[in-house]
Amino acid sequence: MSTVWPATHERADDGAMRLGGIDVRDLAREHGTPLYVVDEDDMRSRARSFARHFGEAFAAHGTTCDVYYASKALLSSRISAWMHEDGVRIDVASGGELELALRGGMPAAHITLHGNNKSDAELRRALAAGVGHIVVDSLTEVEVLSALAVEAGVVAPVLVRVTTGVHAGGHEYIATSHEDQKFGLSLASGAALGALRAVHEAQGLELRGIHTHIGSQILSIDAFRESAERMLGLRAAFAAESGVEVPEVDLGGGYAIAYTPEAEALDPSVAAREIADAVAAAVATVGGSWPTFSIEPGRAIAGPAGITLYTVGVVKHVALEGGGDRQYVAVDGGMSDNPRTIMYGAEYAAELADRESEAPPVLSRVVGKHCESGDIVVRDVHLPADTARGDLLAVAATGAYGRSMASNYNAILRPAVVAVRDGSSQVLIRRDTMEDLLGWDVAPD
Ligand SMILES: Cc1ncc(COP(=O)(O)O)c(C=O)c1O
Ligand SMILES: N[C@@H](CCCC[NH3+])C(=O)O
Repeated sequence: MSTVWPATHERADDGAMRLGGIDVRDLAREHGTPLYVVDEDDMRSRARSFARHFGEAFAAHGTTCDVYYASKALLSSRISAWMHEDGVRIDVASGGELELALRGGMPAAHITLHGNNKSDAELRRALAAGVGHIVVDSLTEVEVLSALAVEAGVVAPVLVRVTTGVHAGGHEYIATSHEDQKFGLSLASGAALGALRAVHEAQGLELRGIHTHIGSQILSIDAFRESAERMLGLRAAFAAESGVEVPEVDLGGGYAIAYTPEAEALDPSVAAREIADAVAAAVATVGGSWPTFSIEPGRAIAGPAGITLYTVGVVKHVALEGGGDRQYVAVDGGMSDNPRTIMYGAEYAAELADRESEAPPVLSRVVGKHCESGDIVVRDVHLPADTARGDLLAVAATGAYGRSMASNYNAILRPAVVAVRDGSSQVLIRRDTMEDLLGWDVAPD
């Protein structure tokens, strides 16, 4: 069984859940619900653990492995500052993420910019800021970036995004290295090699290396091994024709976390050692010099460190066709703060948070308050039969891709994100207000 709750999760004597030394009832009173709560020590120790384990495992082979936090999982300027303090860099996938990372004091040289369709403005801003890497995703982008770099009088450090063809990850929408999708340049078709040539020859671009990201929620080390081998093969093929061994290889993110107690997580210390050993074997087979490496975990840093706290509203019992019934527990949020259940069929664990109950656990479904029957937060979970209006409910492992994918569907206000640590809480992202909502609207004259 995996632990799905953040490291400082505990139950007080009266049964209430506590996180970061704070009673969740106090968090709900002070900040309102729904509320994303991040266990700061947990998130930061996960970041440091990736940096240490991957650093040490690759150092054992005489090279380096930098860790970039995939900020699409959850970003605020303070999180950027945490990552910098903890020795982790950041990858961003838009101009907005870039601004937040910079605002938190992440050195531009420690930022990688991704995206399959970056705008000229985003590329110009990245060049002006002096980001450490821009990952080109198409030949069009090679041309555009080259022109913009020449215009700005700078040299852009470039990685080429490669589609290795390794199938990994869960849902189709989170797998990213099969051929038939929008990201990257295909290794199999020769497009990746062509892009390496194009970058190498382009003015204003410095070819630093190759990048791949094979998907998310990956448990199989074999998938990472296979992708590393294919990437090193591509590097060798380019070296054979050009005489240039690109110095850097970025293997992307995708380290699985456990969303439910039955699920497994990938242990970073095991992953680090096994991936480093696999890379060593591949370098030995292919020959040539060692590149430096980087990885980009997102979910594995933020996900398990966060929970969502909801207030229960309506509880209904609905008869099931085959007999029995299901308890529907409607909470004050839903698909607007967690679209992952409806998008990917994601599974979650949930518990009553304001108290523990002696009542028997019954088959339940946690639903939101949106006008949508698919508005499900937790499809199947056992909750006490006395779950009632006013109770607090906590959903585990929502630190990643919750707030960052939240929407204002049904003109709902997106919840705040607060960090808890040593008995105090700090707002990282404030809750939307009705003034925000009315402010976005252009009222009739
Ligand atoms: C390029 C890139 N790097 C890193 C990540 C992070 O993935 P995960 O959160 O699964 O580690 C993603 C998102 O899937 C990505 O697209
Ligand atoms: N947002 C996705 C993962 C990101 C995929 C990006 N390549 C999730 O919640 O699982």
